[in-house]
Amino acid sequence: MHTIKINTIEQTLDMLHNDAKKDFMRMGRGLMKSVFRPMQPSDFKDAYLPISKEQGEVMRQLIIDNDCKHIVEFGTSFGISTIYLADAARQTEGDVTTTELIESKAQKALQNITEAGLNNYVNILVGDAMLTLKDYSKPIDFLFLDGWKDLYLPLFKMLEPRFHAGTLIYADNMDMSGTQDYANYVLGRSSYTTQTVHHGKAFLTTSI
Ligand SMILES: C[S@@+](CC[C@H](N)C(=O)[O-])C[C@H]1O[C@@H](n2cnc3c(N)ncnc32)[C@H](O)[C@@H]1O
Repeated sequence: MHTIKINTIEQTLDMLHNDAKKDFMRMGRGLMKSVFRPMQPSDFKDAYLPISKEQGEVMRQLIIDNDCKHIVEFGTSFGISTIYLADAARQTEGDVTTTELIESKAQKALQNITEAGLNNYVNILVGDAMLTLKDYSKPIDFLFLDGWKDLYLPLFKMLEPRFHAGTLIYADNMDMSGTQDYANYVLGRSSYTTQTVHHGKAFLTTSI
């Protein structure tokens, strides 16, 4: 039974990572729309924009090794990263709360997470994460930041009261523009230690 579940999870992930390889076509359409105005999340409603398999595996192991129970994700997309987080939550007997602005993406993510057999571990909140996570009340053990970059810092500050010693915060795409204020904040405070991971692409911050 256990083996069947692991196969289902890995097969679903393989299928989704494969499909995501066609993102360059979907992104091309989105980028064309943003030539004359600022980029919007809806320009990429058909694109996964996912983490890599390596990043997913590292996050999954971090959650298991640190016995994280309450996991929060900013930016579900079609659920690739959520499946890694939920598989970890399955093993720590925890839960994942994930947030997606675009309803059609959240629906597809739920389908994918269900196909992986992990829907019992995931709660998807649809809408702007600044609103949907406003009343999140559990202690946060692991926070994954992967939505629009200008919201990393406001969202982090909003959720900060839910952190405790040992909370892990993994922020992806720290090599992209729009992340400097977040970097300045976490690097400038003695209550956090931060290391760069995945060749500088991401920040792994620990609350101390
Ligand atoms: C980089 S993708 C996430 C990829 C996903 N974590 C993965 O690895 O499979 C970013 C997602 O954040 C969503 N997003 C952007 N702004 C948001 C907001 N204010 N609240 C919730 N989701 C948002 C976008 O619609 C997009 O689907």
